[in-house]
Amino acid sequence: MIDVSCALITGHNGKVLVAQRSSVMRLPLKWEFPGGKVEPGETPEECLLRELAEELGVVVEIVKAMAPHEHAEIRLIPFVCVIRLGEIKLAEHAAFRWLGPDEMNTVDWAEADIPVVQQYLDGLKGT
Ligand SMILES: Nc1nc2c([nH]c(=O)n2[C@H]2C[C@H](O)[C@@H](COP(=O)(O)OP(=O)(O)OP(=O)(O)O)O2)c(=O)[nH]1
Repeated sequence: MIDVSCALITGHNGKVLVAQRSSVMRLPLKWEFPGGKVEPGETPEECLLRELAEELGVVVEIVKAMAPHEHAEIRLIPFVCVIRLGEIKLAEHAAFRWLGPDEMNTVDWAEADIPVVQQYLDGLKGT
């Protein structure tokens, strides 16, 4: 099983940042929550901070851990985050968008992310 940390970065009136994988990445042009593989000796949280600095050029604060989801060989470990420092500059992704809850279904998600999107939307209903 490969652990992959990913971020639901919230901001802009409760919207969430989603990023599109580039045409040269695996899962080309699919939309995902930014993040990446947890490296040996690293916690999922440390991984997330590293990946978001590398991929987006921002420092985030982790607000909350969500439940992990397994899909094929990937265990996706999602965290709700907010940006504390920097502005989004894409190093690897093709594009990013801020999506409100009612817009979450408008992008072509990587399959592993669909339960994470659902979990996020379910959590909003409870608040
Ligand atoms: N980061 C991220 N990866 C995801 C998501 N959903 C999903 O299926 N994946 C898959 C795509 C990749 O096979 C794997 C993460 O690899 P990656 O390419 O984004 O991360 P990385 O920078 O650590 O990878 P690498 O190039 O160093 O091998 O998980 C998601 O929401 N976020």
